[in-house]
Amino acid sequence: MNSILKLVNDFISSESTREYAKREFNAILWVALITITSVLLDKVFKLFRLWSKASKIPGPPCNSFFGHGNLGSRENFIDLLWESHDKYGSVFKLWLGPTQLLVSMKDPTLIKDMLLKAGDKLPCIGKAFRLAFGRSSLFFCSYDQAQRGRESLAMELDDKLLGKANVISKNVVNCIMEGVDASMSIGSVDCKLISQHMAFTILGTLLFGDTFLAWSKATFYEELLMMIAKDASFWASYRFTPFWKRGFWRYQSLCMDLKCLTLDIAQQCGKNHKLSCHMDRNSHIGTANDKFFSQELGGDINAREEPCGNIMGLMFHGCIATTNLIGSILERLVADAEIQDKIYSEIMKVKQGSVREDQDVEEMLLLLATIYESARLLPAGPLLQRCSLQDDLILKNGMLIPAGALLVVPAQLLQMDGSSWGSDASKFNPYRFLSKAVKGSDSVHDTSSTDPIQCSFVLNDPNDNAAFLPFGSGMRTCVGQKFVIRGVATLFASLLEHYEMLLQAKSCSRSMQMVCLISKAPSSIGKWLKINSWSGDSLCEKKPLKDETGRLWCEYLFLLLLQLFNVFLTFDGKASGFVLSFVSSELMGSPFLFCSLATKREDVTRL
Ligand code: HEM
Repeated sequence: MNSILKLVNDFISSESTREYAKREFNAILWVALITITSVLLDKVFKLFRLWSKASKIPGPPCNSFFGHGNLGSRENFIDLLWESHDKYGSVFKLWLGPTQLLVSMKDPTLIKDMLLKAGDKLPCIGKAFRLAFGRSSLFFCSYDQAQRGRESLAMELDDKLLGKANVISKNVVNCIMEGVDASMSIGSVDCKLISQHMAFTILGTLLFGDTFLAWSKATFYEELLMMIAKDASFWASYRFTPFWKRGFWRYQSLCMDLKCLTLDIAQQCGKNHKLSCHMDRNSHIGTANDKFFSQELGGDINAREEPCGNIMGLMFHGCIATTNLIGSILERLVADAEIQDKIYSEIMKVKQGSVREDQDVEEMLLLLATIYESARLLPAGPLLQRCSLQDDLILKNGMLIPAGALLVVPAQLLQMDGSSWGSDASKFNPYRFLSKAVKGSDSVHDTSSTDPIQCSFVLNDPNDNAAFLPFGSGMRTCVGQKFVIRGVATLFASLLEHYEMLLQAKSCSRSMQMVCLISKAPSSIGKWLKINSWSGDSLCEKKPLKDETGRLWCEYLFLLLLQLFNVFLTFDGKASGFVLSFVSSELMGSPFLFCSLATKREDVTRL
């Protein structure tokens, strides 16, 4: 044993071994140095390539290395984009930072082209969903990863649309109408809450079937989902998940509660489905017999995905966006009694001529046109965003957009732009989506000849106008568009059949708008429901404001260091840097826009 140890000792202390170790160490250092240098050179090369490709896109000159710092406040950022288009043309660029290029587009045909070619979303959008609901395939930033989930959901929804005229069952309509009646007995209800409740019931029954209507925890689920929705983008706006923040862990515990509740309703849904299969082999009440939903609810999904992650994501996006749409329709109808009357006549006419018990919404063209028009004027998602993470994009006009650039479309302004919608672009006119049924006639704009009882119309496809983008377009277009239009139409057909909506006297300001629903049932004439229009009140408690300047400074310095690290070491030409990342939240269905680091986090607009 001693002799072995001596041999080893001699070997280590020998000159040649030390020389060998030194050379090995030097070699390792050289390899590390060459690797780091080549990585850095690659980054620098990509940076120059990005700068040189972007130089061909028109835009304001950028004197600062950190991009256009003075972009104005959040509120007028969209106006700033719009005005810059007048100066620089239909496509222009802005540098948000040395590695972050924003390209804004205004020309509808170029936009359609871009939306067809750019299939990816900013990683931030996927992150908001992942933080709240865990890994899921829908709403993923890269198109390749989202494609499978999108296709299977689209197939399920198409099946539902083909199967029945009414995508939401009579039970759902009855349940919502009961809710409206109950509110009438109390006397007053918030417009936002009633729209939210309607949207929630439609989405809940789409995903969980009629079991959802009898679920005792539905109200709590609704509140929890809205609380999570309110802060989702805020937490996702951190480049590095803020594990050090107590608020983040509170948010995570809410998300955990939501997951437990989702699993609870999913289990009940599964049990009821088995029961209904025993009782009625042909039953098609909802979800669990559909492949997409059964995979989700039954846990038969990719092991890396969160059980029910897609379901929660759909509830989240679908509820918020549908709430906005319903609220927008309510507001338009209240403001335009004439259209409301005409829709009522149309509903009654269709009802009289039909033998069916449910609403034949396909025949209610003015109602459908009203929904399209309300969606056009919907103040949701001011920016539609896309990017192409891997490949450069070449637009129809030959312009090259480098990979990783953040592509934005100021959709809200485009949808009210006179050059695409005519001189009455900012007015509510559902007839722009209708044409007279006579061959060769133009779209109808003269409301004197627009009585649906007297004239016959055809409904134009809203997507024929390239500037119609409330549901997006192209590769990542909204999968639920047709479903939501039909579902909301069914709901409004029943609502308008039974109630008239009026603006209550002395409530002129938008924030104080009161709406009366006057029951058309003879026994209850004179009863009305007050609806407080969009009060904007949050369901969440407001956090007390404390003086946290010291802590914020430390956090700021920490993030600044990470940012420098990010810019100089991890630059890869993708729109993932975080000097200033403006992200539209069309998927969250609300008009908020957030940026990280450069604006105070307290300024993030909430739902
Ligand atoms: C009024 C209601 C809704 C509005 C305004 C709306 C709007 C949108 C918009 C603007 C997008 C992004 C499109 C793009 O980038 O081109 C989107 C995506 C999507 N929407 Fe909706 N949506 C609504 C309801 C729904 C519903 C009810 C569902 C499902 C049942 C749904 C499922 C989806 C899905 C799966 C995506 C694609 C996400 C992705 O590929 O990343 N939406 N929606």
